[in-house]
Amino acid sequence: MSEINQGKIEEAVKLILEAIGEDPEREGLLDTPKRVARMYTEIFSGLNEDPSEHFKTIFGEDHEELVLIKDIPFYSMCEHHLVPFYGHAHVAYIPKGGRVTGLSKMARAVEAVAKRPQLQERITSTVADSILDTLDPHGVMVIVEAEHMCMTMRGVKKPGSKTITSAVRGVFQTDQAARAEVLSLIHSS
Ligand SMILES: Nc1nc2c(ncn2[C@@H]2O[C@H](COP(=O)(O)OP(=O)(O)OP(=O)(O)O)[C@@H](O)[C@H]2O)c(=O)[nH]1
Ligand SMILES: [Zn+2]
Repeated sequence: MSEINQGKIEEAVKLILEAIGEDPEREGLLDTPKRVARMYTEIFSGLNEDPSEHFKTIFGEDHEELVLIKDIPFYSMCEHHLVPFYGHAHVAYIPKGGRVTGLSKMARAVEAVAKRPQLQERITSTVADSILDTLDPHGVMVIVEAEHMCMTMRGVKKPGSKTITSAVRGVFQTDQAARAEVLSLIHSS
């Protein structure tokens, strides 16, 4: 994975400012290209991160029951318009063979996947598949709820509309009661 080229971002931001008829040399905008370059380096840092790396922390704990980490906040950038979409992710899994990972690792994986130009569906399935591939659990369920600024501040302009996506793997695909348990726990306060 290549590192982020801050110089190129600076040049591009300067060009955009010129293209919209602004003066990139006016005082208020002088440092803007550098600031945006630093900001993009931060908000796209997930491009240089493999979410699966986080699941190397494994505790040999004999718990083959549901683990749910809910309401994990995230901010991402829609890859079509490069404006934010943001919301919460809920990650549930049923460990197998003592492969229980650290709770914070779920949030770290969400963060790594969100900090890229993204689609909500891809965040959802990438998180689910990285857990499935590394921990080989009985099942994984990831639900993401988000508001897309490309649907609120521009375009169709529907503030308050939410998109909900899910990725369901393993036993959750066939066990309706297990799925229902996750959904009711997510919606309980
Ligand atoms: N499936 C999916 N679509 C998304 C996501 N984020 C933004 N979009 C949609 O991507 C689509 C891009 O549509 P286009 O017709 O190519 O672009 P556009 O003319 O700017 O579309 P409008 O937003 O309808 O004005 C829009 O319908 C967005 O709502 C996402 O995470 N998942
Ligand atoms: Zn968009």
